[in-house]
Amino acid sequence: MSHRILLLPGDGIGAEVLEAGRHVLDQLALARGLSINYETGLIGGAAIDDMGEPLPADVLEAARRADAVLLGAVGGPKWHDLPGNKRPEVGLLALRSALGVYANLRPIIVRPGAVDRSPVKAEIASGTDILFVRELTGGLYFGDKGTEGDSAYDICRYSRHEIERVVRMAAIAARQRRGKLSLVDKANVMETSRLWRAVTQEIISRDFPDIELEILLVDAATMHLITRPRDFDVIVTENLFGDILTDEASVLTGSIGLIPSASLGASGAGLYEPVHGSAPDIAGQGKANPIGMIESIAMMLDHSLGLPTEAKALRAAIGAAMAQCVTVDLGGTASTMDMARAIADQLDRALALA
Ligand SMILES: NC(=O)c1ccc[n+]([C@@H]2O[C@H](COP(=O)([O-])OP(=O)(O)OC[C@H]3O[C@@H](n4cnc5c(N)ncnc54)[C@H](O)[C@@H]3O)[C@@H](O)[C@H]2O)c1
Ligand SMILES: CC(C)[C@H](C(=O)O)[C@@H](O)C(=O)O
Ligand SMILES: [Mg+2]
Repeated sequence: MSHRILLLPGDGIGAEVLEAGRHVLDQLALARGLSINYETGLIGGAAIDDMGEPLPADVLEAARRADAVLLGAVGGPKWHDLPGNKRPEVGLLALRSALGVYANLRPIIVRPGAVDRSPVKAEIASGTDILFVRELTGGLYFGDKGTEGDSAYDICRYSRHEIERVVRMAAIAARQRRGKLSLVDKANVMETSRLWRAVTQEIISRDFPDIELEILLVDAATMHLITRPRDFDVIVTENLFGDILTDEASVLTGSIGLIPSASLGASGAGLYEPVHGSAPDIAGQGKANPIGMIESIAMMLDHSLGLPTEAKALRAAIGAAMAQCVTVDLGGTASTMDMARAIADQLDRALALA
């Protein structure tokens, strides 16, 4: 069986980390005799420059045909002055929406051997293992938006259905982990948050009575994340809060360059991308940490390609390589491709043990 993967490098360091990921995936395919059929497409600023739009129709078609989409990052200063609906980021949002990938899984794990990379005290950061389930296709990102004279508006709207499906996915994940779900909202102010809270309480008490539900307001949650990260298991939250909280939580690990994501829907292709952006400040210098991308590939092996043993081996190879090779964001000197090669070098051993 051949796996169909669409590669979307995008902009800035997106292409660099995707090249590194491809290097590791090719090595894995060779070691395991996997057949992978790659297509490559343009998205974001690169697509605007070449085709005049951030998500060309043929790229969306290729995404729909694929088993999985691997995306680098989009955006950059070159396109900042375009109108809101023509920016590179619109291509990414349109892709998420068209694929129906409503649940964005973002694991934040402080590996035992990497606690000293965290700027947070070791006794607080160690043992952190949080799975964020961020709602990805609703809320403020997709509501009506516009300008009226001197004013501007973005509408935040959520339906019961949109909340229910993502909360269910988060609760199922919690059941497979440590059995705790934290809902982060702003129900003291926002009507949408009050609906999130009511729907979540109803689903958990009716269908997941074995799950412990904790509810936090988002402002306080930003503190609890940094002061007691080990207390969290699965965190479910709306689109915008999930965007902000996962960048914050990445700090616990030492670098946003380490954090992967998987975006899943009811069916069809999964979308896999590191949580970071195009990092214009380091683009073109070989300094980007590719681990967020390579961990995203491990999530793809699990969720879209049905290869859990290979996923486990890849994670083990990443752990072993991190002990020897340190990228610039974590205080070392290894380049993006040095890190990719170090991980690829560990693969055979990790596969033999997996
Ligand atoms: N998924 C995406 O495509 C995505 C995500 C976030 C931001 N963006 C876009 O990226 C552009 C830049 O945004 P930003 O600067 O706010 O966020 P960013 O995530 O690109 O960078 C923030 C900081 O983290 C560093 N960083 C990010 N990834 C890194 C990596 N892999 N290794 C080492 N260091 C890394 C950068 O050098 C920078 O200092 C914007 O146009 C934004 O819209 C895209
Ligand atoms: C680029 C932007 C649209 C995107 C988001 O806000 O979802 C990014 O910040 C992310 O976290 O994937
Ligand atoms: Mg973000």
